[in-house]
Amino acid sequence: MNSIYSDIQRSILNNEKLLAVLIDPDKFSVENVTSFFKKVNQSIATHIFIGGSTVEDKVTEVLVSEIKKHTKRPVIIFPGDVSQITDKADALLFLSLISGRNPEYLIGKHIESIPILKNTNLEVLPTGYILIESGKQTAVERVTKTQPIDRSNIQKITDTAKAGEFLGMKLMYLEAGSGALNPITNKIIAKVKDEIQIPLIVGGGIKNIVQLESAYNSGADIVVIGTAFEQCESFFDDLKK
Ligand SMILES: CC(C)=CCC/C(C)=C/CC/C(C)=C/CC/C(C)=C/COP(=O)(O)OP(=O)(O)O
Ligand SMILES: O=P(O)(O)OC[C@@H](O)CO
Ligand SMILES: [Mg+2]
Repeated sequence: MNSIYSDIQRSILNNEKLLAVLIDPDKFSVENVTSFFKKVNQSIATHIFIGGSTVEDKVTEVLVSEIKKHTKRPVIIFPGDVSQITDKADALLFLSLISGRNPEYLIGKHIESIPILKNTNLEVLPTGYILIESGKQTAVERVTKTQPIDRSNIQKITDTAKAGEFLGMKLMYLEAGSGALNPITNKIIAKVKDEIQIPLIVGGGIKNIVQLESAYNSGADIVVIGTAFEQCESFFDDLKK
């Protein structure tokens, strides 16, 4: 069953925009789950993403188990590494970092993950992951030892997204980096949206409703927000259902 992916497709057909709350296990403690998810459940958030560039073993599994007790939103692993895979979640973004040229993050981690994945029921979501330069070096750049694509090189960004779609990827993620100074521009979102048919995820540096709406209006189907909720949970008050 591919229920999470088909739900995403259905939402897009119905013109419904999706919002993923990113939980970074590095920065989120299990004790905080109850109160945080009370706010999530009252908000327009539709999905939970969980992951980080540098997460210790087992931390993700413990946190996902606790989160599953407190929300019906699908929990999707957004892995920086194979060690973050846990079958306590519902799905896995099977990311390939197609803006970079590090074979480990293009195909290596994927092969390494197969013995684990074969023993889970996770819905696997093949996702092109495109890092775009946004004002400062990101954790993803540091960990993967790759360069992001220059934000002014829109042709290269759109060609990269299209190549990912032709390779069969089912989702495309434009990433400015967690805590980015500048979110992905409207122009980049609109051009990529124009080029591809698969659902478009946009994240990094989105901190308020104006930026959220503007990403949606430019063509983002799923927006990911992490840092803004970590820094100020009252942001959920602006996003009540
Ligand atoms: C397919 C499998 C098993 C693994 C994929 C491995 C790949 C290609 C990962 C892409 C590169 C990567 C390191 C992604 C991590 C993305 C992520 C969850 C970022 C969240 O933010 P952080 O980078 O932790 O930001 P902070 O510095 O703010 O903590
Ligand atoms: O933490 P923020 O800046 O919201 O970024 C979300 C996500 O796109 C990072 O991988
Ligand atoms: Mg992190």
